[in-house]
Amino acid sequence: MSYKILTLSPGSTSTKVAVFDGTEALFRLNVTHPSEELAKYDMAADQFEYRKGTILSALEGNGVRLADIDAFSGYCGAMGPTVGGIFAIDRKVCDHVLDAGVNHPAILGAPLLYAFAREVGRPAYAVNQPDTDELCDVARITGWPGVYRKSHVHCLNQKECAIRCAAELGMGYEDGNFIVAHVGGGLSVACHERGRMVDTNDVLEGAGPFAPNRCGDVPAKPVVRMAFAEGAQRKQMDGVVGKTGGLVGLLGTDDARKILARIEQGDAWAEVVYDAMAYQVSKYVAGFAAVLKGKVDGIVLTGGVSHDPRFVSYVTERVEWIAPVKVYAGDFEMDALASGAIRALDGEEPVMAFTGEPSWKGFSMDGAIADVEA
Ligand SMILES: Nc1ncnc2c1ncn2[C@@H]1O[C@H](COP(=O)(O)OP(=O)(O)O)[C@@H](O)[C@H]1O
Ligand SMILES: CCCC(=O)OP(=O)(O)O
Repeated sequence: MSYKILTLSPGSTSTKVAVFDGTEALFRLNVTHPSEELAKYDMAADQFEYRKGTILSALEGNGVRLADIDAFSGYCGAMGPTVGGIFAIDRKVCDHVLDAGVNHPAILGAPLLYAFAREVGRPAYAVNQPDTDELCDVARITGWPGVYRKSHVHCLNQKECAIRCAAELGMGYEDGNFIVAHVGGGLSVACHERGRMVDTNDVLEGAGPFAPNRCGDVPAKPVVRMAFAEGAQRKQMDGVVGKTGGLVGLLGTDDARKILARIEQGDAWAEVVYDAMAYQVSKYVAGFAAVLKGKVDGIVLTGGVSHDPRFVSYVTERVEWIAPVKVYAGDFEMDALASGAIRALDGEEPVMAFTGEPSWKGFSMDGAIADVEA
């Protein structure tokens, strides 16, 4: 039987929505939200009605009724560390994500899908959610006692692209090592070792290369000084970490296409900033090659910015000595979500109940320092 699946990923700059009939997309939309529009909302949670309207317009515009949908499947942020796989979205998931203190639109994935699913009495699923945690122990340690690295990553697209790269190279995902850079509004570089994402930058907490709308790694001391300066505001500083840093802060937009147009017109500042993002991605990719002891089967560039030949060439020139570089521009989240829902409906993959219990709660060995955030 062929199911109709609605898939959803609320990103920082866009809402991706698609409806599938089996694995064939009936339509796919990537609605870009102007940053001036999103700036009207203080908190990501406040965008619920706005994003819901976007999705309902997409359905109406494509002649699909909610009642036609057999299952809802989405990218659901703020669930906390869990194993990978499929979770049923219920009230507990929604309460948890809205209460998690995360200010990213991905927190709306579960509440939006749950609202739609309840309206028509169908199931909703969270597939390979972005807090999926497969980190190895050494990747978690920082030099700041009590601060640990966490896994917030474009898990769904990261894994889907690594699986596609493995297939292109004639091997299984679990049989190879891959480094994937997803460069969208946020930016994750992850190290996939034989089917597990053993290391990644944390895309929400200010780590890794800077992104179109995030600051990434920064030297700690200037930030401490700023945080204690007169008039410093937590909200403004949090914003630079997750929303207004990176290209937005440096160039006033997170739209790489607009920046490329400025570079074309001779804007030298735009050029050095944009190239710096590619430079930092290259450094992360090469760093993960060391983690994998040089045994890298493939490097993948994906996400919206990987449509840009300038970005792709810059990174490729610096990392292709490590392994072949494959470019899967855009993302494959929608296909991965639809396939996950179909596996769930057919009983081919178990659907887990979300307990709210984190799969990583800190180190338990003698002398280990507790996580300040636990
Ligand atoms: N053809 C393109 N060339 C260059 N950049 C692009 C292109 N298409 C999209 N982008 C850039 O990709 C980024 C958004 O990527 P996307 O993966 O859609 O992000 P998100 O899911 O975080 O909203 C933006 O900076 C956008 O300008
Ligand atoms: C892991 C959180 C998802 C995320 O950062 O997505 P965007 O890059 O679309 O903002």
